[in-house]
Amino acid sequence: MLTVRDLSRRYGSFTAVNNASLNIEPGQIVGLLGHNGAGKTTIMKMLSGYLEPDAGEVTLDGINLANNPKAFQAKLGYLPESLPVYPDMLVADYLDFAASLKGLQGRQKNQQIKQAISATALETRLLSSISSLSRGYKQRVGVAQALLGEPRLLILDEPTNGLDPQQTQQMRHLIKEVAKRATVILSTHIMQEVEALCDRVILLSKGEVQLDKPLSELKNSSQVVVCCDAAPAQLGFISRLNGVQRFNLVTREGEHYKYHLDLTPEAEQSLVCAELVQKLIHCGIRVFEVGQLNRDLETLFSEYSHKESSHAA
Ligand SMILES: Nc1ncnc2c1ncn2[C@@H]1O[C@H](COP(=O)(O)OP(=O)(O)OP(=O)(O)O)[C@@H](O)[C@H]1O
Repeated sequence: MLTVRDLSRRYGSFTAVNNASLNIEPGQIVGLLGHNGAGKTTIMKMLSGYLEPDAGEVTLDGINLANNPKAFQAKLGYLPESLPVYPDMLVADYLDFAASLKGLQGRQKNQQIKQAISATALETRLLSSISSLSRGYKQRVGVAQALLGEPRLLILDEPTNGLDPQQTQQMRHLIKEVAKRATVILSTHIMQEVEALCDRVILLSKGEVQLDKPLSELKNSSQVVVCCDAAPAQLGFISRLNGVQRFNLVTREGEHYKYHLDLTPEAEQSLVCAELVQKLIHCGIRVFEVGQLNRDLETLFSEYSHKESSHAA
């Protein structure tokens, strides 16, 4: 279990992360999302002990990062945003070095290195220097070193960055495997990645946690779409229906008026739809479509971003 309490970090007078708190259970894959500069990398660096917070506390399975960094980092795998920095080293030597840094020795060390090589399919590049590798292979080396020591917490800063579609699939499969025994936090800008991998989504904005929800809940829209042949002036009764917060006309094509209804959090969507249809028909209005509004993640995030900028204005 990872517990983060009131984590903050400033660069000079600029606050990059402000009072971030979260609890993450083992086995969860958590997507850390946000615009460029939202604070994702800063948070990940603090969670991995590479950057000291100005305030706040991080514990993993009860081990406090500030009080016991060695024990904490022994349980951690971290793929930083920038890739391994030892360009002249051979891949095999680099992994051996990284395993020693994690305190692995003897047979256990060899076994861990073998497992990491096999998980990231690096067998054919072991005797290549890191500088000669393609971006995708460098990324695999970064992931391989993160896997050493069977981490309880794996932090991956944009793990599929630079990978081709096949490697991306392999990486996603690998992350799911690791999550069977560890907590995984990954940052990404790719919404398909979130859909394919994450159980939970944390959206950062200007260094603050803006949203923290299970993906299923996030996608479970509390909006209804209705298309009928009535203009807004005829539909005043909709906003008085139980469970409806507001409704907006979104498009009109001829006699097809399309509306979105925002429901209250406790509203039962099917009951609202049933009452709505009954009322519309009772008023002699023709109904072309009624149902849940399905939005993809891209749309959801642009909506949240829009909310952010309208709050800021
Ligand atoms: N070393 C630093 N000195 C000063 N400002 C910094 C430093 N590192 C990051 N920042 C600033 O802190 C903010 C958060 O940066 P961070 O790299 O954490 O964002 P991010 O969400 O990871 O962005 P991206 O998606 O572009 O990688 C940005 O405004 C950035 O310019």
